[in-house]
Order: sequence, then C-alpha cells, then structure tokens
Amino acid sequence: MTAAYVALEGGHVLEARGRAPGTARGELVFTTAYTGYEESLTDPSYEEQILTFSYPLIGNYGVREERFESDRVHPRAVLAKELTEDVADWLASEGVPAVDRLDTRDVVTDIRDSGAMKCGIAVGEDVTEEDALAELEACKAMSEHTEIGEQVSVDEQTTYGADNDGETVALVDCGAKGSIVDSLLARNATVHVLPHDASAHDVDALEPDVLFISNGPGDPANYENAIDLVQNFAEETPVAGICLGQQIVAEALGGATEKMTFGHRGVNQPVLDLESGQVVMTTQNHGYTVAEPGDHLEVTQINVNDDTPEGLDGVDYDIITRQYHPEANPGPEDTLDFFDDVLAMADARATTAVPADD
Ligand SMILES: NC(=O)CC[C@H](N)C(=O)O
Repeated sequence: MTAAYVALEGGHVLEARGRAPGTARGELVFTTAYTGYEESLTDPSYEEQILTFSYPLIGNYGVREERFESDRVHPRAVLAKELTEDVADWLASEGVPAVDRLDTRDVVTDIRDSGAMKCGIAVGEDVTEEDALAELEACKAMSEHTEIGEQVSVDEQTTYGADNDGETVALVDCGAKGSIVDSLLARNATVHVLPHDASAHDVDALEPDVLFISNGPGDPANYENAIDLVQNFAEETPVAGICLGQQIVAEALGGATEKMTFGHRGVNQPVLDLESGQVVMTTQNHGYTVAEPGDHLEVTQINVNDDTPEGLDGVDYDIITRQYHPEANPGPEDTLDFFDDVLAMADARATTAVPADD
C-alpha cells in the first residue's frame, strides 16, 4: 500500500492516497480552474510550487501533448480530490509526486486563511510522516529562489517565424508559455526568444519592434537582468509584458510589487477595463501584484474582486502590459486582442520613426 503524507507550514500533516511516488517541497497554492489541467501543469510559472486543484475531478479528458505549454511538468507536486489514471501515470512518468482522496476544500480554505504556504510531500511504499516534515523543513520561501529564471528559461536564442513579414518581437523568456509565441506567430510576427539573462547588446542586434517580457515563476525582484533591459529600452522601443512581465516592467520604471496572500489562479477572474467599462473573464496564475505603478505607468484595468492592477499603459513611453494571461490556454479567449494591440503599438512606432540619416 502506497503511503502519502502532506506536511503543511506549521507542522500539520495530512494523509492522502498516493498516485505518483516521490518526495517534494514547494509553495502550496490552489487553482480554481475546472478545465485545462494539461496546460496548467506544463505552465513554467508553477515552478517551485505545489499545485492543489479545487475542482474535484482532474483528468477526465486524458493527456494530450498538443495541449502542453512547455516540455515538462513544472509544479513540484500535485494535490487533488480525484486524479484519473491518465494524469497519475503522466505525473509518475515525469517524476512529479501526486496525491488524491484528501479534502481539498479544507486545503483551499487553509490557504485562503493563512496564505500560500510552505509544504512538504512524501509518497511511496515506505515513506513516513517524518519524510514529509523533512521536506517541509527544507522548503525555501519563494523570494529565496533567486536563480529561478535560470531553471525555466531557454539556454540559447531561438527564432520562430523567420519568414513572417510582420513585426519583430524580442521575447525575453523568463518561463514563457508556448501559447504566447503561438499568439504572436498567428499575427505574422517574427519572434526571437531570448534567455532571461540576454544582454542589451543581444536585444539591440535584433532591432526589435517590441521588447516583450514573458510570464514566469517566482518573485519579480529576482529578475534583475530583465528589469535592466526594460530600463535600457523603454524610451526607444515599445515594451509589452504578461504577468511576471507586467511586474518586471513596474519594477523597472519606478513602481513596486508585493506578494499577495494567496494570489489569483483560475480561469474566471473578472477584469474591468477602466476606459471602456467592459468586464472580461480572464485566466490568471500569479502570487505577486503591482502595488505601485510609479510615474511612468498608469493602471488601465483592474480585478473586479480586489481592485488589483490587471493592465498598465506607459504614460510617456509606448508600453502595454497585462497581469492576466491574454493567450488563454487554459481559459477563455476573450482577451487575445492584447496581441493585436501590442503589434499595432509596435507598428505605429516603426512607421513614425525618423530615419537616422539621409
Ligand atoms: N504567471 C506568472 O507570470 C506569474 C508571475 C509571478 N511569478 C507571480 O506569481 O506573481
């Protein structure tokens, strides 16, 4: 019989049914998404986290590689009320421990009351509560993962859509979801995916129409290089950002970010556009938020539930960012026009730019 223990910050240990073996530790969070487990589990933004699904049955339409957002599972472990065989086998093959048959309503309530917390997990034939507690003991706070960008970024620059004749995008990969690249390619852009530690010279060499900062895991303050790039280019090149990208842009331009209690993770987060008065349903996955936009940015969209900034525009520079995931996958596709807006911003700048000479 496989034993399974989940040790929560504070030392409380839950027993569950083991579905994929191993030991792990991470920040315990939950998503309310009721579909899209293939996309969520391969979203690099979940690196160093343990993901609880609040929806009770996960896996009822199988596991298909074409839905993956990256080439591996990123959460360190998975908790659910009931996992299908398909998902349990997939997680086992990826070496990601998984448990079910625990009361995820209790786990979610606990996270809502106490905030995202450290967690240790042990699943296997011979594991004990002490193994889960030892993982908990070794668990670091999210902000202490200072090299997290390195864990999820590409090692080398890669170009997609070289033959496209639309805008040229320099996408700084801090853990980018594949759908961001796909959304840009579908709009005829050429996308150069750059490592998170790319230099200003690397970006310059591409003569991009837009510098785009991706989503990604962890504390935005730990992406010093990407922050520097935004500072370097904001004046001369249009800038866009999604999720971590919005946070990095705010950090770079005199704003500030802060950790939320338990964050927003789900596919039905309502966002109000302050100019049009329209509310859209969005996909979200973040534990930090912009606390202060600073003088160079203004808030254009807010979360209806808690008023946190969901969209920023440049005051004196060409900048558009979103805290949610306009690329969807999972979730509603109501916000794909963000990519049209970013490319239109880049195009407008390119066509009004004054040639240097002649
Ligand atoms: N999806 C993301 O880009 C997440 C951004 C950041 N790591 C956060 O938790 O807020």
